[in-house]
Amino acid sequence: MKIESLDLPDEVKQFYLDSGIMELYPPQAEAVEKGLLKGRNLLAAIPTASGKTLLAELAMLKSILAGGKALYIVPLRALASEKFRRFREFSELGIRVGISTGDYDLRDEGLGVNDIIVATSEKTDSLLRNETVWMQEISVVVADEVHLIDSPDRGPTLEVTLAKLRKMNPSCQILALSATVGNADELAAWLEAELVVSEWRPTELLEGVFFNGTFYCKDREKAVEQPTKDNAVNLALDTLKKGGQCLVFESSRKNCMAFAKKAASTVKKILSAEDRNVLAGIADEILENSETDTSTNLAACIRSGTAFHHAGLTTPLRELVEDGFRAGKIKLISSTPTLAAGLNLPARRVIIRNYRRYSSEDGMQPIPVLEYKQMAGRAGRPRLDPYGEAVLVAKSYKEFVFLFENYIEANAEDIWSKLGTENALRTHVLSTISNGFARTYDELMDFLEATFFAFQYSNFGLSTVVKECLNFLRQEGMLEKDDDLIPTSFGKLVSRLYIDPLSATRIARGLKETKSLSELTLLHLVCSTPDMRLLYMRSHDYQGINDYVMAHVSEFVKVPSPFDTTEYEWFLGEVKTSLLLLDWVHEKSENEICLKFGTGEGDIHSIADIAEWIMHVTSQLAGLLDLKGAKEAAELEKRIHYGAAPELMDLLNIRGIGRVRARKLYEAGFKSSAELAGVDPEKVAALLGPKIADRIFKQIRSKGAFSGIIESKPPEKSPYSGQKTISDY
Ligand SMILES: Nc1ncnc2c1ncn2[C@@H]1O[C@H](COP(=O)(O)OP(=O)(O)OP(=O)(O)O)[C@@H](O)[C@H]1O
Repeated sequence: MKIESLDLPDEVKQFYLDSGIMELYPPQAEAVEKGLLKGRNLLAAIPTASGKTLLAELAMLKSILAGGKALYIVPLRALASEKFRRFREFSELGIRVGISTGDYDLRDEGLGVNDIIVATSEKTDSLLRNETVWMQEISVVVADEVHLIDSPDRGPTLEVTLAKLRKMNPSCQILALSATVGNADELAAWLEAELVVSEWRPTELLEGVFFNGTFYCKDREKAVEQPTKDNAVNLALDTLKKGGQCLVFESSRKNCMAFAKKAASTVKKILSAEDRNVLAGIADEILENSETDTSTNLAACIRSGTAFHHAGLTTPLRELVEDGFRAGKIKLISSTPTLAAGLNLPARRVIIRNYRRYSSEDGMQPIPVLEYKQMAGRAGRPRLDPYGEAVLVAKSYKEFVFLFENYIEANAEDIWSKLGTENALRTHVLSTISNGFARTYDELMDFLEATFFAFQYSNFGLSTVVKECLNFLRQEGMLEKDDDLIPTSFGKLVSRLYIDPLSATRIARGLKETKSLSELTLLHLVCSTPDMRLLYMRSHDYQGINDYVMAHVSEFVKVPSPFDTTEYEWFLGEVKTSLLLLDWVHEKSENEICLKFGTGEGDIHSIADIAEWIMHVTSQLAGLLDLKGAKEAAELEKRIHYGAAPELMDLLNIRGIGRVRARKLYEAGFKSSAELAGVDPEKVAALLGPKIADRIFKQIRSKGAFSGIIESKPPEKSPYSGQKTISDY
C-alpha cells in the first residue's frame, strides 16, 4: 500500500516520502484496511521494529490536523524520552509535542497547548486524578507496550487509566500496541478494537539454540569457531568479525558486568584505530559523569568495545552506552532485561546466555516466552543487517531440547489482569471515587466492569475485594461513613498525591504515635510504606543492621518482634533503605554508598526519587491533618532531592550547583548565595572553573546582585515507579 494512496493530508504524506518511506509494511497496510485512518480502535500485536510506532503516528497526525489532540502512553520514562525525541520531528508540520513523567500533584495544564503529549501510565493516571482539563480534548490515545497490563506493579494503573479515558471520552480512538501475546483477541475485544496480529518483520529473524559448537535453527545450522572457552564470547566474535553487533542478555547485574569484562579482551583485538579513538572519548564522558567503581569498570570495558547495561546505572550513563552502540562504536552490550523492555536498540545477533531469572519468591526461574520474544525481537537492524539471529545457549543436550520446545517453538503466554487484589484495587477505588467516576457502590461496580479484569473474570466479579477496599477507606477516614461514596478531604488529598491509601494510613498513624522526629524516624516512616522500593538484604547485612536497630530503638515508631520473622526481615529491609537515605542526605559519596549497601548509582537516585516523593506526601498529610512533622518533612524532602546537609540548601538553589560544588563553596567560606554576591568571581572560578563561576554570577546578577536570593528551584517531584523491591536486574 503506497503512502500516496492513504487518506491523509498531503503534508503528512510528503513528510514520510521525504524520510524515505514509500509504502506501508504489511501489518500497517492491514491496520489501514481495518479502519486505522477512520477513527476505529485498533490493537496491533506485532513484533518489535515492525512499524508499530509509525502506525500510531499516522492516526495521530490525521486526527491532530483535523483539530484533535493525541496522548501517547508509555510504561517507562526512558521510552517516553525516546518517543518524545521521535515526535519532535513533526515540528515541520507545525505539530507541538510535550512530555510529562513527574510531578504527581500538578495538573500540568500548560501541557495542554501541545498536539501530542507523551506520558507514562502513572503520570496519565495522576493527570486524571488532578482533573486536568485538556484531558477531555484527547481524540487519540495510544497505549504502547500494552501487554504490560500483565505486570503486577504497572498493569493495574494502565488498565484503570484506559478504562477512565474511555469512560470520560467514549469517542476517542484507542490504539494499543503490543508485542505478540497469546490472547490478543481477548485484549482487542475488551478494547472494542480491530485486531492486527502478524509475525512479519522487515528483517528476517533466525531463532535457534547453540550447542556443542553449532548454532541450530529450524532449517539450517552454522558451525561457530571456538577461539575461546566461552560459547557466548565465541558467538559474539563470530558476528563482530562479519561487521555485526551483539546484545548479550544475562540473568543478573553481576553476571552482565562480568561478561562485558570477559568479552573485552577478545573484542578489543578487532577494533580499528578510529573505533578506539571514539570509544576513548565515550569512556572519558562516562568518567566525567560518574566517579564510582562501576563507572570506572564501565569506562574500561568501553575502551575495549564492550559495555554493560542495567537499572543500577544512572540514566546519563545508560544513554551514553545506548548512543555508542547505535553509532556502531560499542560492539557488544551485555544487559539484564531492562534493554528488552521497549527500547529500540537492535543488533545483528542477540545471545541469551542465561534463560533463567532470580525471583525472591521462587529463586531461579525460566523467563516467560513473552520476555524471550522481546529479547529475540531486538535481533536484526532494519536496512542495516541482512538478517537477525536470536541465540539461546544450551549447556547440555537436555537443555538444548528444552530450549527448542519451550522457547523457539512456543507461543507467547496469555496476559492477565493483576487488578483483582486489594493492594492493586485500593488506590484505584479511591481515585475513581475522588474523580467523581462513581458516587455510589453501583456506579463503582459499573465503572470497574469496564476494566480488563472484569472482562476476563466476568464470572468472578470484584465485589468481595471492592467491599474490603471500601471498608478500609471508611475506617481510615478517606471516605465518609455513609452509604454513598463521598471522599473526605483526607481521601481527596491521598488520591491527588498519587499514593497508596495504605501508605497514607501508615504515615498518619506514624506521625500521631511517634515521640521522635529525627531524620531516621522520618526516613524509616517513608520506607515503611508500600509505595517505597526497598533494598534487598544480603546475608552479611543482618548483623550490622540488627545492631543498629538495637542502638536506635527509640527512633523507630514501632519495632516488630524478631519472633515474627517475616515482618522483622521486611523491617530490616526498611531500615537498610533508611540508612542508605541517611548517608545520602549526609553527603556520603555515591561510590561509598554503592560499596556499603551493595547497590548501583542508579538505584540511589531511584530510591531517593521515590523517598523524596513520599516525604513530600508526609509533609502535605501532616499539614492537612494538623500533625507534627510537616516542617521537618519538608526540609528533609529538599535534602533528599539534593543529597545534602541543611546548611547547603541556599547554595543548592543556584542552577548548576549540586551537592559536591555546594560543599566546596561552603568549605571555602562562601556559605550562601548572598555571600557569593559580594565575592570576586575570580575566586569562585579558581574553585569551580570559569564556566560554572560565570553561570553562578549571571544568575546572581539577574536576580538583583545583592538581594542574594536566588529563586528556589521547585524540587522536581520524582516519578512514582510503584516497583516494590530492587531486583537484581
Ligand atoms: N513502512 C515503512 N517503511 C520503511 N521504514 C519503516 C516503515 N515503518 C517503520 N519504518 C521504520 O522502521 C523503524 C521501526 O519503526 P517503528 O519504530 O515504528 O517500529 P516499532 O515496532 O515501534 O519498533 P519498536 O518496537 O522498537 O518501538 C523506524 O526507523 C521506522 O522509521
